[in-house]
Amino acid sequence: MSPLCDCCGEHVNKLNQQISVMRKEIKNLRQMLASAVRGHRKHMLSIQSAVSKIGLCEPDKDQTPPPCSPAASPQAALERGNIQTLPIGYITSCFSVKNGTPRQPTICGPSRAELRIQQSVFNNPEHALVGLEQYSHVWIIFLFHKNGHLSYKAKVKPPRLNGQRVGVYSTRSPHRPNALGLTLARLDRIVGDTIHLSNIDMIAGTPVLDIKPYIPEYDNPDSRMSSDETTDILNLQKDCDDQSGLKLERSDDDDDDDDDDDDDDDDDFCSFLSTDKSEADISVTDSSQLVSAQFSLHKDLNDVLEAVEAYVTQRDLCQLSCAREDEVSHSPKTRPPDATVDHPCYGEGAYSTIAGWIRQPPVSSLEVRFTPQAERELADFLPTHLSGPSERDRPRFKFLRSPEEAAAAITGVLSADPRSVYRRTRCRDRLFFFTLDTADITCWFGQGFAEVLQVRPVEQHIASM
Ligand SMILES: C[S@@+](CC[C@H](N)C(=O)[O-])C[C@H]1O[C@@H](n2cnc3c(N)ncnc32)[C@H](O)[C@@H]1O
Repeated sequence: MSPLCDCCGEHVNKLNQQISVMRKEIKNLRQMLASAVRGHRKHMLSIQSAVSKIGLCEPDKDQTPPPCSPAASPQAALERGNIQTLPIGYITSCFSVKNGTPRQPTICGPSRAELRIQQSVFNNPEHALVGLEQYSHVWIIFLFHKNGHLSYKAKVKPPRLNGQRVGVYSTRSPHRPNALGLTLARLDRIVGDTIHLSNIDMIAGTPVLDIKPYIPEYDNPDSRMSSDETTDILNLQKDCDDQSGLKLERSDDDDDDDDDDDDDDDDDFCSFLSTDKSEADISVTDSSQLVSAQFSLHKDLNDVLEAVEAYVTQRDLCQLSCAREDEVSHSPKTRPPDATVDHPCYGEGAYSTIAGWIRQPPVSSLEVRFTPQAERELADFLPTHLSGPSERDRPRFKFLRSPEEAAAAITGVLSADPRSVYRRTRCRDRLFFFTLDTADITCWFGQGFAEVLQVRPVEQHIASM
């Protein structure tokens, strides 16, 4: 090798000096890390982040740091989508190597594993598992730590496709940009800080990043209502409203309810008189006539909802029984509420069970209604695809296809009561604001209902139209 010129030699010397200073710093930090008290996750995270800062390139000040750049703080890293992963535990399983390990959890029911939650994550790991025993299945999110290399390709050849290539995101290939695996495992039992699992496809030593309960209502599309179905139900409700000929009376009085500090608003039928968000003015009329009207409206709605529910249940049952074998085995059937027989551990007869509070939560869902003004404002929004010179001044949705779909979305959000527990139980201010697509929604909450008061275009969208 030819000797270096003076200028380059100097550079190399300087770099060597810097490297030895950095090595010392890394050594110190490693010692600090080793002596950090077990279980003090915060200490570990900041030390790890400091270690990772040294030894990596300095970000260019004028540019957004590339994804591999060290972040200034764990929060900043999170904002960029970078996290320092901290496995919550490591799998001990009946499979020690990749070869022969099931390619998916449903292939081999008796494939068992244990996962012990680490004390370095929680001081009392068993506390983190309280309530999980009520579920029969859990999602395990893990790292393919034995991928061998971190390279990945946009197209892969899944073994079952016999050599054909498809996009990596249409497969469950371990070789993907973030090497994350997702398995729906059966939860057999929990003993202290250890979860016993079966139906797994992970090898021993697999670092687990997260566990989440499997909830068919959230995770299985068969249990969900499509937006069309939701819109249909809304239309049914609307028909029912129209047929009953009932309209909530709106008071034109300018009653000042500033002193309405009473939390018990059972009989509140309010109308929104001011159009200005900041000066929202709710007036209250208390009328027994309206109470009985409301009651019979409820009754009609209930009839309709019961009929719809019966239809949906019947359809779900039919879909389940007609589902192809592999679909059934991929998503455990929801256990009928009245099933008394013990369910099999695996195979086609396996049922899933979930915590009772998911199906019957202590927080009941709310009736959602719109003031006529809100209905008019919503109807003014144009669906994404409609355009024309005369429509230029009208607000336009970006994602929602129609005002009906928007009404269904607003109803969905509000009926599930989106308020925080603090807002729901302690806050006097009953007004609530949120943004959906290009609309700013203002509503208020009463006992058992939410009423949409205003649907206005979001400011920035008006400006850009
Ligand atoms: C096709 S992947 C599917 C895993 C998961 N169900 C998913 O969809 O993300 C399953 C295969 O990954 C391999 N595997 C399991 N654990 C691994 C690990 N920790 N590191 C690398 N490969 C692993 C095994 O060969 C197993 O057959």
